Amino acid sequence: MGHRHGFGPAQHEVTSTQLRRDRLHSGERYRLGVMGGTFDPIHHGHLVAASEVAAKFDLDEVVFVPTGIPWQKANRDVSAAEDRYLMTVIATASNPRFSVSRVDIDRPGNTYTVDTLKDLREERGPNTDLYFITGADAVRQILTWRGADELFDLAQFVGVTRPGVPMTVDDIKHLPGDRVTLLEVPALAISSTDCRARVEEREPIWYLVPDGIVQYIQKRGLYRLAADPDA
Ligand SMILES: Nc1ncnc2c1ncn2[C@@H]1O[C@H](COP(=O)(O)OP(=O)(O)OP(=O)(O)O)[C@@H](O)[C@H]1O
Ligand SMILES: O=C(O)c1ccc[n+]([C@@H]2O[C@H](COP(=O)([O-])O)[C@@H](O)[C@H]2O)c1
Repeated sequence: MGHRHGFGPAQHEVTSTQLRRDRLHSGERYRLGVMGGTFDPIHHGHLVAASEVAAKFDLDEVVFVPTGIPWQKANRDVSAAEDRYLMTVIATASNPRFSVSRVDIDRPGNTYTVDTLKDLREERGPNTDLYFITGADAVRQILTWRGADELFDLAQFVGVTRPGVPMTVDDIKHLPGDRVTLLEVPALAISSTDCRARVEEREPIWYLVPDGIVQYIQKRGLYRLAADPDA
């Protein structure tokens, strides 16, 4: 492994495209983290999870992929894909190794991770290894995902711990051990559900989400009840 850079924002001026080119030219494999989510809204739990996995797995880049139509959330309202996409761009903009992909929101129909991974493989080429980052709640459900038998050939799966979702290796013993890793990340008891409820109740979400996301939600009037006079 060659020289590695820090992963925090504003530590260096190189772009992820340059890093990618350098690594591919040196014949090394490019390590791409894939953080899929509905991001309604994106919050610091997502960002910390991505940053921790990136550091532990020595990733070159993490691409955030907002879902188009999250079929397992069909029983509830989900904000417009463009709002969720823009919030994801705003939240990740300051980190040179974070990027955002439209593959899921531009593909018609329900979003399936098997399609996400195939699209990214095609886009990034054969020298790229994919690491799909997911929370403990989601990792337990992977076998209910479409094309589950193909998923582990396409990517390594990293399940991050999440407050309120106790998880041990026993919980993933039904999954292929060499393709799924559990990682403990600093516990942030934040969920998008809670952020939406707070906005609806006019409670603060400062510091649960990046500042730009607070402002974007306010500007677009997201998560307010239609009956709210200021909505
Ligand atoms: N606080 C957190 N810590 C670790 N992982 C998280 C956290 N919040 C979400 N994740 C993981 O990030 C991925 C995308 O999450 P998602 O966009 O559904 O957010 P969410 O907070 O779980 O949303 P909602 O409350 O609306 O279901 C999922 O794999 C989820 O498990
Ligand atoms: O492929 C599937 O069938 C599938 C089912 C549920 C969730 N996922 C993916 O898991 C990620 C987190 O989903 P969510 O709904 O918790 O935001 C996101 O990338 C989804 O597309 C994928």
